[in-house]
Amino acid sequence: MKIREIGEFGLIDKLVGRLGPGDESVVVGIGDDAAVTAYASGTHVVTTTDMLVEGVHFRTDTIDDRSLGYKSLAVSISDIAAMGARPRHAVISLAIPVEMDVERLEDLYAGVADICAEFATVVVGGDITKTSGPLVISVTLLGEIEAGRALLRSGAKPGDLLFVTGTVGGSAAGLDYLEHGRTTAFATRGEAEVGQLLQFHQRPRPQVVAGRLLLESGACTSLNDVSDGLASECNEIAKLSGVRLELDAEQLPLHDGVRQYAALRELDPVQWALFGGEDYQLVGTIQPTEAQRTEALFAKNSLSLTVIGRVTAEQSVGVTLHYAGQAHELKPKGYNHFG
Ligand SMILES: Nc1ncnc2c1ncn2[C@@H]1O[C@H](COP(=O)(O)OP(=O)(O)OP(=O)(O)O)[C@@H](O)[C@H]1O
Ligand SMILES: Cc1ncc(C[n+]2csc(CCOP(=O)(O)O)c2C)c(N)n1
Ligand SMILES: [Mg+2]
Ligand SMILES: [Mg+2]
Ligand SMILES: [Mg+2]
Repeated sequence: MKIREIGEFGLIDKLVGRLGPGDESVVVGIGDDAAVTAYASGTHVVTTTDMLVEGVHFRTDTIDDRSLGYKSLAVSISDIAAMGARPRHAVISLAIPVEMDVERLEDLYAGVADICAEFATVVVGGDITKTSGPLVISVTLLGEIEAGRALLRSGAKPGDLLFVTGTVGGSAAGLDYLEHGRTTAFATRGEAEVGQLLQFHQRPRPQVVAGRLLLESGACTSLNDVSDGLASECNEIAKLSGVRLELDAEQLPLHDGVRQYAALRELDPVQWALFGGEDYQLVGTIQPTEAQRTEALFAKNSLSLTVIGRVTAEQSVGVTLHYAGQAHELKPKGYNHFG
């Protein structure tokens, strides 16, 4: 069905119909000039926004519409997680190519509903316009955090350990598979193995629980999420904290399937972890005395936290990469829209 058959308001009704119910925090939801939301006293509101543009962040041959809906929210939920906060309310703006089918947008919203249910997030509004350009999805997300407790990029101190959650490099591996891997021997692997690679790229799971555990630990001194790649993210922490980070490439947590796929492509998966981006894991620093206890706390929650380096000098801002017995300056190279 084309959108002109139902009009702008018919489309809004259909999309909103795909969403789940709200919760008691929504005082005025979709339908009025603006939404009204309530937050517990003693909390601060955390606000983030990110855009996804067809041809830049996705293509119809790299992601299905339902996963795209999921990922559009996941990238913003990840920023909320990187503050140690909980996601609460989202507004979604769409610039839609005129010929796009209504069914595709309904699938997109089914994916939005999936992730909202998973992370207790409610869509409270949005905007729609037509465009002669590509599909653009803009998500603004509000989260909630105990007042004064937000985890920043700026608190790393010499002596702290550098860590990352989960595994890294999987999203770039998944994208590489979509672009080059479908004709390789990896495609004959079981559905689960190929599916895992695709999931890293198409349905990254934002690390909200990890962010909350780090906040509760009281030992996390800086935190960032991995959207552009570890090289870029670690440099942001170094710069804002005024310190030098030492990153040990051999300690990077890489998923087995990612290692195997990289070997088959004769590529180095460490490059995906450092420069690929879109893993939406959390990278940060932690007081050394608390690292083991926090690792155990993560394990108890079926999550992982891996120490990948340490913070050394104050003033000497930057990141040193230790790899194959050599030390290099790790430049903030990674995904850069105008780089
Ligand atoms: N157009 C803009 N106007 C005002 N502030 C902006 C604009 N674009 C980015 N910023 C701000 O710059 C900072 C860095 O933004 P950036 O988008 O790099 O962070 P991020 O969302 O964590 O990374 P990514 O976009 O790779 O997910 C944020 O505080 C963001 O709000
Ligand atoms: C078709 C296609 N080509 C390339 C990429 C890779 N990519 C696009 S944006 C980005 C960084 C995060 O974006 P932002 O900084 O805007 O949050 C990355 C790693 C992709 N996902 N799909
Ligand atoms: Mg951003
Ligand atoms: Mg971020
Ligand atoms: Mg972001």
